[in-house]
Amino acid sequence: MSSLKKKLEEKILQHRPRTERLVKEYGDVKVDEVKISQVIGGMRGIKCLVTDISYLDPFEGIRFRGYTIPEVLEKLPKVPGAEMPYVEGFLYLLLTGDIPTMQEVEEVHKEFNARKKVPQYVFDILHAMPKDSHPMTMFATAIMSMHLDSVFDKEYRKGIQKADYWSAYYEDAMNLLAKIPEIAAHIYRWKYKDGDIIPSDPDLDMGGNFAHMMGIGRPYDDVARLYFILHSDHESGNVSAHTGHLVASALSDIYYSISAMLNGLAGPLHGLANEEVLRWLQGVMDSMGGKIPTEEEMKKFVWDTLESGKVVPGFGHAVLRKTDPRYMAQREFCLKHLPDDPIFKYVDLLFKVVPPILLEQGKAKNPWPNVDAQSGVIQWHYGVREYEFYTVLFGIGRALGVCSNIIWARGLGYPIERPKSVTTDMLEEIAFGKKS
Ligand SMILES: CC(=O)SCCNC(=O)CCNC(=O)[C@H](O)C(C)(C)COP(=O)(O)OP(=O)(O)OC[C@H]1O[C@@H](n2cnc3c(N)ncnc32)[C@H](O)[C@@H]1OP(=O)(O)O
Ligand SMILES: O=C([O-])CC(=O)C(=O)O
Repeated sequence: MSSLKKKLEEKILQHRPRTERLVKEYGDVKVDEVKISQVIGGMRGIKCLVTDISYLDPFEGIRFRGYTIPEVLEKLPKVPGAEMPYVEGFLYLLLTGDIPTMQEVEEVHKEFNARKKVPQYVFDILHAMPKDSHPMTMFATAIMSMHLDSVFDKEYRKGIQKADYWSAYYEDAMNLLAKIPEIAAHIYRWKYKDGDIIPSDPDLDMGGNFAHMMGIGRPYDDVARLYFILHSDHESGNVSAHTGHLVASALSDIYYSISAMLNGLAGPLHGLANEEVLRWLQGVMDSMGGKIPTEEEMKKFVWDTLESGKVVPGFGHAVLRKTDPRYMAQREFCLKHLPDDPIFKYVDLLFKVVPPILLEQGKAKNPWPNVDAQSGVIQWHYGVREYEFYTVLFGIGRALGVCSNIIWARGLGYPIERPKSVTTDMLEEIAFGKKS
């Protein structure tokens, strides 16, 4: 057993009595009340999920295992010669709650190397798809196809005990995470670079190897590390994390679950917003003939978008009530590495112009930018201008968090998810006693 898996087993066994005690001794204690507006309104704010991997405070933003983004970037072992930490070390933190030593990071790297060969059938499936398929369709399809090799599926058929499910999910998750950077880079080079595929380099870390397979030089390796870490997890209620959790709760294996979560991430109100931001900016730039608009001109574009019934992509949030710290982390990167990039200037202008307009319009509960407003500009700067691809990058990161959550959910024996629905008649009766 790898040292990561051993540590995880210890942590899961230590944690189980806490969960069991809460259910057995305190199962009837109320956590929340549910209002009609929440039943109809996307369950917003209802506390009905549990995870220890990350927590989202509306005003502070995300903490991973209790650490803020600056703390994570500072405390995790760094790749020699780079600014950013190892993604492998970050996964160790998500899974165990502990900051790994350099040796523990190297062991995760070795574990990934041993698992990273992508089966040929995955590439065959990708090559058989229409080349103009959206990269998210390709990515989700490639991942789902690997159900064929699921360890959990085989163990389940053999009659594995419930207490050991997590171990088979761990095997599948590590097999998947080791492969997805190559699958994603393959989709990129196949679709957009005439199929000129760059083979993986086993000496490089996950972020470095991804940059290498994308064919982009430094500091794109650090961009990849930062990007995967920032996008990994956002507590459990967001569409992708919740979908992954829900699907896995039926004991669908990691391949089905991650493919499903990617399908949720591919929606324009969720992960696809990063693609939408660049598409929208492109429209603004085209109509300005490439020149940076004045503040007044930008305001007009924003109002035109709102008046045409569309949302301003990259702004607003279901939980956050201030600027997303993931936005700020990427903004700092931009200020350091690409302060003069014309698209960064556009994004910066939007930061100034959009929140007061959304406040004036008075609909959005949060007028501030989210992670998606700032991520595309960095990709664009380093040459990844095919903005359809951006959500795939988000998906690699999100897979780290969702896999970690699913392994823990099986470790703690969470049951199949099945909330209750009611009819409109029933709600009316609860509200004002009307009988149909
Ligand atoms: C990684 C991520 O998923 S981060 C989010 C990425 N998505 C985007 O950036 C898309 C733009 N933003 C939005 O559509 C929303 O803010 C969401 C989907 C993120 C959150 O949705 P909600 O929790 O329902 O937001 P909220 O309660 O503030 O919505 C109230 C109203 O404001 C509108 N609103 C919210 N944000 C925006 C926005 N950026 N532009 C215009 N209108 C907005 C909503 O559409 C809604 O309008 P309606 O009453 O006519 O339906
Ligand atoms: O938390 C949310 O609802 C959306 C989001 O920012 C994410 O999933 O990263």
